[in-house]
Amino acid sequence: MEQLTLEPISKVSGEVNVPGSKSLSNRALLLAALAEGETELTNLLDSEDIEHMLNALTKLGVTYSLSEDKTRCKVVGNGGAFSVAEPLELFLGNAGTAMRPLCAALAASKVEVVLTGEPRMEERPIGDLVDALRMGNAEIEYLKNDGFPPLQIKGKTLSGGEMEVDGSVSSQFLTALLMSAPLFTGDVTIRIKGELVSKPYIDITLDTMAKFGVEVNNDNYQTFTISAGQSYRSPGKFMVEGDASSASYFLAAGAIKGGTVRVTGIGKNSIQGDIRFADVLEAMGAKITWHDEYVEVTGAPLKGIDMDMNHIPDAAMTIATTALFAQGPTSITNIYNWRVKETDRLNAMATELRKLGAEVEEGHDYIKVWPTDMLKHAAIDTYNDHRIAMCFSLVALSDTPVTINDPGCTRKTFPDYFTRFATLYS
Ligand SMILES: O=C(O)C1=C[C@@H](OP(=O)(O)O)[C@@H](O)[C@H](O)C1
Ligand SMILES: C=C(OP(=O)(O)O)C(=O)O
Repeated sequence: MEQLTLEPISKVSGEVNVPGSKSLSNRALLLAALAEGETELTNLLDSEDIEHMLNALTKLGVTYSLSEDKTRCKVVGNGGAFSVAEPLELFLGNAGTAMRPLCAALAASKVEVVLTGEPRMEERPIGDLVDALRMGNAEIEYLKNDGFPPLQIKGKTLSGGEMEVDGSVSSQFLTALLMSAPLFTGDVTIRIKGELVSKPYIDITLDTMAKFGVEVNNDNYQTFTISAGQSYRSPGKFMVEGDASSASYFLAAGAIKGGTVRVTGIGKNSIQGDIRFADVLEAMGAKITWHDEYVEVTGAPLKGIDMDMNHIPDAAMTIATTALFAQGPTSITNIYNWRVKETDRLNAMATELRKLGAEVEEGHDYIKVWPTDMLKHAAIDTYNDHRIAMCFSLVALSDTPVTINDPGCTRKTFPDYFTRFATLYS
């Protein structure tokens, strides 16, 4: 197994650009494929999760051309649902933003398809989405375990109507229903059961749908209505914002050991909820300045915080390692769904933080981290989870080196993460 050891970094400063947003790239690709007209996507993310979406679109008969660096893509829209005569199998790796939205869109298309993924994908729940789609008459069967991929979908024309979805495990189920709604022939009403988690991702979905010409009536994030007769239309060009979750590692580095770090590619008007990560750093003591095209952070002594981070589940992992540099303990609460992502992140983060000598309390839906003056050099297991590899790189901002096992797992969303991180200190 490949390992990467980062030697202690005494100071970070300078400018770093983040690649395109995973959430926006996969949403825009799917909607461009379903739209009428040709869409030119720019600043597309070039990473594994996006490759899975692109490969699926190829098999679904969508025509597109990618630039050599894979950040520009011209997609020829289908002008509606997919239609493929022969049965297909689509492998979607561990990309939630491909598996969930494609499941819904294919249930409403003329296709017979099996959706598969990596072994971990077979442990990531999808039952709440399948239940909702079945209320709309979709034909979806589980090929192994009930409630989990792989799935067999016999797509057909669906008429819509009322659906209810549990929002307490993943917002991606609602995103999937919303994005597929214009493929249904009638009005669609989606009611949320339980607490809707990761809410800001729904804003990304609604904003992207609006850019492709579809309006959703959002009644307080409880009931969503999409009236019949709407269909996706290409906006012509679609610029993907930089990834706010990817920005979190550089912003945290600046907060811990800045100097001033400027992160470009995202700015104060970002639609991504994870941009609010910068507010958390500010609450911990960092100085943040907001600009249209970038965010700047200047380091200052940090203090621990106690915060509900349900709205920023991905960037919250970066707070768990930033906590090692704060005065006093940090509690990150209301993050049960860390357990159903790339790995059981609550357990994995607690285990790896303890290897460094930190005291950690792991609860059902929270983690509490006490910093230590005596950080130990450890080899961090990454569990094939890109975010564990990236957030533990921050440990090198102490006086102790850190070794990251399988650093290549960042390929899911940020293949050249370690190269870009190095530009801030070398
Ligand atoms: O819709 C999206 O683009 C995402 C939603 C979030 O998932 P959950 O809604 O499952 O928390 C997030 O963790 C994931 O990385 C991307
Ligand atoms: C949870 C994540 O990914 P996915 O889109 O596969 O859910 C993530 O990127 O942290």
